[in-house]
Amino acid sequence: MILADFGARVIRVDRTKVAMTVDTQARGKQSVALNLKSPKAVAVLKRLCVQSDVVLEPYRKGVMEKMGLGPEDLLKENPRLIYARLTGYGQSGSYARAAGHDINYLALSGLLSMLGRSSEKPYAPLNLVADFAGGGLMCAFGIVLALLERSRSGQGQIIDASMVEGAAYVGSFMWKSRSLGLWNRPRGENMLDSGAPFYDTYRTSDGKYVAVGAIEPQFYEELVQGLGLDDADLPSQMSVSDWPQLRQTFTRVFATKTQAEWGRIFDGTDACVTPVLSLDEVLSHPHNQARGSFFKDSQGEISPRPAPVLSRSPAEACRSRDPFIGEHTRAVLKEYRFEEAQIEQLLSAGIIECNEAKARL
Ligand SMILES: CCCCCCCCCCCC[C@H](C)C(=O)SCCNC(=O)CCNC(=O)[C@H](O)C(C)(C)COP(=O)(O)OP(=O)(O)OC[C@H]1O[C@@H](n2cnc3c(N)ncnc32)[C@H](O)[C@@H]1OP(=O)(O)O
Repeated sequence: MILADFGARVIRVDRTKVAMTVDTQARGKQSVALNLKSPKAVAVLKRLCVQSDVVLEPYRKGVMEKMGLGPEDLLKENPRLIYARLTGYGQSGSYARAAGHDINYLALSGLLSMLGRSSEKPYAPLNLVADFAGGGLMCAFGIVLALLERSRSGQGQIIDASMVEGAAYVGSFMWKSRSLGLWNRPRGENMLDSGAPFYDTYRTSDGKYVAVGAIEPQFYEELVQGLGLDDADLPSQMSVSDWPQLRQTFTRVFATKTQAEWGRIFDGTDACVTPVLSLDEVLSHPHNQARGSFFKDSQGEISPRPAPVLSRSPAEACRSRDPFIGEHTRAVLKEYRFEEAQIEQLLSAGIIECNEAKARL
């Protein structure tokens, strides 16, 4: 989706006979439906792949090779091809063929052990870190790097994008900041993992929440001031043994006003206090509104605007509906110089599926 947002033409290869798609990241993509259990469909896919700049495959290790669509086969026919393989555990190692999901990859990356509140078990923050940050985003980054390199060398290459490694790499700070003593204490008791009272969320009187990130002393001072507290009555900010008591004080005070009331006190200060917005509230927040950070598509669905914003060539997210499965099969095959008769033959044999009629409804 990111690559499509930023101008790539992306063709998603779908299965046939599927009632509905679960690809919620289909924005701007085209859909071609092929029954890859048929060698004829594999031959169609091979023809599409070798004429493309990039192939992105998300299957378990060995699936593409079994179909004769492994990187060796495709790169032989198109040495400029960039062949990206997005998996959980990578293409080698004892877990390479094992099933898994975000939480498993996050666990193996080491990062899951650090996530969670004090005295609680590790907690996976949705499926953001391995699936999306370490997986999809890192893979897209790898593709862009390989395209850049190809513009110099003229050669394609294989990208082995492991979500375990991608997540760990995104988390490099955790390893490289250990020397600062940032992670010396148990999970949930350090400065940035909800251990510090000045880096946490607080419930407000209307049942909403605010986020507090007042690390530097000058910002912390503004926090204390905004809360109407007197520094002289409080323990020192960095006195770790006093953090539980300080948290109690902050909890009590934050619970006396609504989120909006705290907004009026802290907006425009450097106290680093912000409302915790829901996915539905982001659109109407004045800051987000001013920047156009979120938009509504033609279906009325709210989405984040593609980031970052490039000055000359900003991404233009497609605003029309996602493709139906097989909506573009015929058009794409024609473009790749399949004869009309050939397409009809594949269609009647159930090897491909076209859903243009449904698309026009
Ligand atoms: C009730 C359910 C509702 C569901 C609602 C949807 C909700 C969405 C929620 C999203 C949650 C996301 C979660 C948290 C995640 O972490 S997603 C990340 C999952 N992991 C990965 O993607 C890592 C890489 N992939 C894998 O490891 C594996 O693909 C997998 C995810 C474990 C799934 O394994 P498995 O189902 O056995 O498939 P694979 O071994 O990859 O083999 C795929 C088989 O499908 C076939 N195939 C492919 N395309 C076609 C086609 N067009 N037509 C016909 N067949 C097709 C392949 O040929 C292959 O077949 P075979 O080799 O098994 O015979």
